[in-house]
Amino acid sequence: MSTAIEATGLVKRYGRRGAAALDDCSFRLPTGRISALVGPNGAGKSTLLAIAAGLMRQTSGQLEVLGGVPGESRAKVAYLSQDKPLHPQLSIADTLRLGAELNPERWDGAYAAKIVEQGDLDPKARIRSLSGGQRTRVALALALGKRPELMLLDEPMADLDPLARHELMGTLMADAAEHGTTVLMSSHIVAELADACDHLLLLGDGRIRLGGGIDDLTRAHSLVTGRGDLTGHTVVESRASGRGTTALIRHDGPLGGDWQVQQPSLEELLLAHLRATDAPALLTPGTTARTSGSAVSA
Ligand SMILES: Nc1ncnc2c1ncn2[C@@H]1O[C@H](COP(=O)(O)OP(=O)(O)OP(=O)(O)O)[C@@H](O)[C@H]1O
Repeated sequence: MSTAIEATGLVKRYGRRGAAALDDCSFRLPTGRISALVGPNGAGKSTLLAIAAGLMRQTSGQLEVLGGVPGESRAKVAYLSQDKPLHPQLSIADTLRLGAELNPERWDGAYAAKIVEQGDLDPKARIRSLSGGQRTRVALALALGKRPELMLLDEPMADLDPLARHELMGTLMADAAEHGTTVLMSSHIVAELADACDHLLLLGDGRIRLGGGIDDLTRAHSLVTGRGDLTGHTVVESRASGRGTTALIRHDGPLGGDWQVQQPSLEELLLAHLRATDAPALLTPGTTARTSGSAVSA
């Protein structure tokens, strides 16, 4: 399977003495995945997306996007930043016309217009008169109208109402399924991610903590409740409960003792890893970066 994004030892510091916003990140995101980029506030998600979009350079390490340096394939990449910058003076129709002019080879005007129409927006309305959620819809119409191969979305749904979120996520997923678009999308809304995404990148303190297919990652963990010795297994998080101990583990061989075992949900997996900040990282096969020097350097 080909690679959409590959990071090798990626480091980003803001300022000479700043702490690392990204600290030795190495991972591979295969093409065609809809990947959730998750992590606590300040984990480095926006920084990673901005570097991948070619808007910021890393301090050291390598990042390859669609087989080249970030920014090289800008025509095939759509990036939606958290603040979704649009020209306030322009009308929606003018904004979409600008999208057509900036993307002459790829622009799908009918598709962009349909996304706007679904939000009952008047194409003549000026951007400055729109609500935050309505602006998000126009920004997503611009991004999707470009028919990108890779979408980098920084909390795209944060200010949408539940219906609009559901509808636009559906549009995004259908588009990705039909065209094989790769999506890397940051969000704090786990329910939204569980429905839409098939892949996960969990960042904590600038480091990759989990990477891989969501099914593979949940299958690699067990939520166990009971009594017994967990020595020899990787215990991500453990706490006393009414029935002994409840722990999220990665088991290595059979469990000794009396345990009830179940596969964790995505939410249980994420919450445990977010709380247990020093749990060992896990990248599933296919999502580890190549260690050879073939990645494109910064
Ligand atoms: N322009 C900047 N100058 C200095 N430090 C910055 C800058 N942008 C981000 N940082 C720092 O880099 C770290 C990572 O920030 P980033 O915005 O990438 O995190 P995030 O995971 O997107 O957070 P959130 O979930 O709150 O959006 C934080 O410690 C932040 O303070």
